[in-house]
Amino acid sequence: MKITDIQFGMLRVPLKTPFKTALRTVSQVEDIVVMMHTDTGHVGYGEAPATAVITGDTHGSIVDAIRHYISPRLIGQEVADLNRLTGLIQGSMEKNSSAKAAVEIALYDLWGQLYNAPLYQLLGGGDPVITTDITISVDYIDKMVADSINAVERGFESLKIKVGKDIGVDIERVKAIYAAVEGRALLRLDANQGWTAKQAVYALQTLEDAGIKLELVEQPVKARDLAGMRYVTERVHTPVMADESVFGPMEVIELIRLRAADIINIKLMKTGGISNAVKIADIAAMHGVECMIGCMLETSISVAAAVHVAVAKADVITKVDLDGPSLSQFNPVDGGVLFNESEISVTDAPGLGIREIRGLEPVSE
Ligand SMILES: C[C@H](N)C(=O)N[C@H](CCC(=O)O)C(=O)O
Ligand SMILES: [Mg+2]
Repeated sequence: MKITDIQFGMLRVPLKTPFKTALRTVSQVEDIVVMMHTDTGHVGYGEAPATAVITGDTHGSIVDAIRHYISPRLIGQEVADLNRLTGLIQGSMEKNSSAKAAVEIALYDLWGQLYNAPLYQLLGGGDPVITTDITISVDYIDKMVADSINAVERGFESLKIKVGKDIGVDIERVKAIYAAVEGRALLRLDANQGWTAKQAVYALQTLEDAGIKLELVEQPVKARDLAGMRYVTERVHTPVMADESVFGPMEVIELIRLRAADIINIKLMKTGGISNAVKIADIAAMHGVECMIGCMLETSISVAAAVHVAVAKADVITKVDLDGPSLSQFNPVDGGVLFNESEISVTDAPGLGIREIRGLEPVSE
């Protein structure tokens, strides 16, 4: 099975409610879809969102990186040479992690199709069902409480509460949500870099002193502030998770060496795809560090790839934040992974199992 062409589409899916974090507000998923064609007629699918505020990727940069740097290295290559090809993708240029991720996901999809096996089995197998949390956007307190109750009624047992705006209001947000859902859902906080280290310690100690038990706090301080991450980790009982601070395996090694966080959030759009995600999971497992697998605003194309990784690496990926499809108004994918609110299951279809993507728009030349 040889790669013959890589084509693009634009996929737009409105969200059920605007997605609001300390970094941005978005009302629809707007992602580049990659279709990797082969001489056997098989097609592999991948996807990349333009999360410029986190990865630096834009729609234009994703298409340009794939078209001019990644694709020329892959055309004519055998899918069976997976490890060599992921090396070519990762070595094609600096950064551009979302572009690399989209291409790697399509390549792994084909690799599964080549061996007629679902991707998770080729990655090591595992229990085919996982459970995700759902994100509660940062907003007025009443709205966040209503959204949290609604999520619990939909069956979500873990809520990822976005904070990182005003420290005083953030504390009130968490107190109000905790009071509304106590005993029915665990709370994870994600400040998306919005606090200083001292603010984070103040907020978390205030919540701890009030008897509020949090599952974890994600990226309390600026991505590059590893000293700040460590400062917070050393001073609070709540486990601290690194998200924007870690993209690839080298950053994970440094974070673990510095003991700057307790948990690592692996996202394919930061790692540049599946090969580095697996490496990070293995490094973390060797050090006894737990991981979450997360997503950006992605549909069930690239989230499916993350699900397969989560299933195969469940020994170390103990937490799941793959709620892109649950936040979206509809699923544009036919086939693939099954998303049923908090419950996600892989099927035994080869690769990612995607049969068709509806509503793809052309990407301009
Ligand atoms: C969608 C997911 N639950 C999530 O919250 N991801 C964010 C970043 C996503 C974005 O801004 O597109 C995160 O974990 O920081
Ligand atoms: Mg995060």
